[in-house]
Amino acid sequence: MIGGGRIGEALIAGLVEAGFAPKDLVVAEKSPTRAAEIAKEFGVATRSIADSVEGADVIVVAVKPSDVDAVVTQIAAGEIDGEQEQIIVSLAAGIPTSRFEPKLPAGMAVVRVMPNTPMLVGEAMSVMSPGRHARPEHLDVVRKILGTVGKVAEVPESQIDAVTAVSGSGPAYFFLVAEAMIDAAVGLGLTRATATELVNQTMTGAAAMLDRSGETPTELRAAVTSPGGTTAAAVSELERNGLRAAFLDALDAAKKRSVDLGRAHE
Ligand SMILES: NC(=O)C1=CN([C@@H]2O[C@H](COP(=O)(O)OP(=O)(O)OC[C@H]3O[C@@H](n4cnc5c(N)ncnc54)[C@H](O)[C@@H]3O)[C@@H](O)[C@H]2O)C=CC1
Ligand SMILES: O=C(O)[C@@H]1CCC=N1
Repeated sequence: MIGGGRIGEALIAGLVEAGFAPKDLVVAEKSPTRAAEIAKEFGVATRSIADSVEGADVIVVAVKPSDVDAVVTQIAAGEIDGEQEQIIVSLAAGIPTSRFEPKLPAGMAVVRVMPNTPMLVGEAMSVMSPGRHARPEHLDVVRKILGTVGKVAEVPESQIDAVTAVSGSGPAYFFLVAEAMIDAAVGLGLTRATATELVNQTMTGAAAMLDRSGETPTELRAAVTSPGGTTAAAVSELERNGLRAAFLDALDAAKKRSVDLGRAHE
């Protein structure tokens, strides 16, 4: 694992929680303080990039998009070998697999993945796209690893910027809605503690219904909305204030930003 920041930590935490042996995980993290925190928390070894990549089955790149090029150069300078079937998994938003491939040994498999932070609790939505040398058996390995920390889907790389806007950034939209509901509840006179408890459990319960009821969001919403009732009054205000348009614009902006991140760091 190269980069032990928020998403790197989430994957390590998820893998350890899922029963991966810490001795099979090695982290290369630039910040010594951060490296020490990760080593202490999860009992994993921390090494330089060169030492981490040698003999690794899977090399996960979990640094910011702007740091990817420097990291790939360091990986390429290490003891890696396309014939060992080592797999590079990039979690970096926006960076295409074609930016990795020319710098690596010929034929080395690169898989681009967009995960999300619910990985921390084993509920990730991870979406993978194969680079030009990634074969089904490489994808099976990546699917197996990511499958220990949540659900895994596959799309062609042409769709992964859209995926980034939906499931990669998606948890933040959800938390923002929770924050907004809590603030509104405080505005109605509830204490912040009560408001937070009510909103958190409402979100948790609603998410469980999405997961388990087999019904669509539209059906579930209809079941809460009594004719002429309170929900209809609230939903009509959300629509009047442009909730749908806001999401259209927001996801479009996230997708464009993902494309731009790839271009900005060329
Ligand atoms: N945070 C999220 O929800 C998601 C993030 N991502 C992607 O994951 C990547 C990492 O994001 P975050 O974890 O949020 O960022 P972060 O800034 O928390 O973590 C990046 C880590 O990489 C380390 N680093 C930088 N250069 C390094 C180098 N040369 N060698 C070793 N370590 C190095 C930094 O010290 C830092 O700890 C980004 O590319 C982002 O697009 C993808 C999906 C979701
Ligand atoms: O905000 C970002 O750029 C990253 C990618 C998806 C979620 N976090």
